[in-house]
Amino acid sequence: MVPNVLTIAGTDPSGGAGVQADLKAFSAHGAYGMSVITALVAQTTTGVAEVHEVPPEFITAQLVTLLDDVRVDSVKIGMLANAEVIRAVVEVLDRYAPPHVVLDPVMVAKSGDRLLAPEAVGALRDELLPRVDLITPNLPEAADLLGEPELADVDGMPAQAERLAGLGAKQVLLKGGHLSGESSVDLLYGDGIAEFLTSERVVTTNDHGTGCTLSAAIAALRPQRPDWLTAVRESKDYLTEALRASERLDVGHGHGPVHHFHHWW
Ligand SMILES: Nc1ncnc2c1ncn2[C@@H]1O[C@H](COP(=O)(O)OP(=O)(O)O)[C@@H](O)[C@H]1O
Ligand SMILES: Cc1ncc(COP(=O)(O)O)c(N)n1
Repeated sequence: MVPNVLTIAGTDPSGGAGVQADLKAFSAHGAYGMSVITALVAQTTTGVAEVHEVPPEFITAQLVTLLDDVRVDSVKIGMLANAEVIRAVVEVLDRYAPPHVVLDPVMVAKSGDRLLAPEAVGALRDELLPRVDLITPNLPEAADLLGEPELADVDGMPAQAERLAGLGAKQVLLKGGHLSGESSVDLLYGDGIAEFLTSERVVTTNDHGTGCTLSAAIAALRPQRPDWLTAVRESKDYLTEALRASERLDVGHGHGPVHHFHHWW
């Protein structure tokens, strides 16, 4: 069965992150992709120029129209922009209770530009986080959600994942991509397991959208796999290979970092 997978996220015209990247990752993992837009973003891998927020009632309209008509087998939530959008999504989750909801708590792009209003972090933590099945914070996002300093090494990850679970997340994938060293280590925590997933750290600058692609692949695979650990393990392997492939790309001269690892799809 080909799962119907929904992404609720912002746009990225360069195709490397956001809704555009999610739909590519869904297709690459045998899923039928659908999408609701939370914000129109003028950006490339080098930064965010402008954000046009979609009115929350129109996000509700997009979601209700779709969910009244189509079966949804899993959901990936990315950029939400502000607290009103978060509340609109929460109401729909309570009303339709879709299975396998993955929340990628997008707050700041790699370029340093904010994608979630600072005053909305509380709503994401207190109102949305307890309603999702898996949250996939990177280390800056985990620190923001807990109001604590960013971790500087892998050793602190199990305790921090436990604190995130304490906020109500059923499963936590704490991502260690922002650390350095020859491995890129993540921790899957929840349902009685605390499992480190380690890959080679690929030397690349083409890492725009890594988090989006990972969480989208997980959402696509979860309905096709027996458990989260299997879906997460396979998604991480896929992402690592995508990063390696981006280094073999012959994009010629004059291309900026926009030609990042999605290009090889
Ligand atoms: N250079 C890299 N080589 C291999 N894996 C990486 C690299 N950078 C990040 N990752 C992996 O990509 C995923 C996204 O991690 P991270 O970059 O921390 O999240 P985000 O993109 O949300 O900031 C994680 O699985 C992480 O381990
Ligand atoms: C719409 C949207 N969603 C998510 C990200 C995060 O991607 P990254 O952390 O690689 O900048 C982004 N840049 N744009």
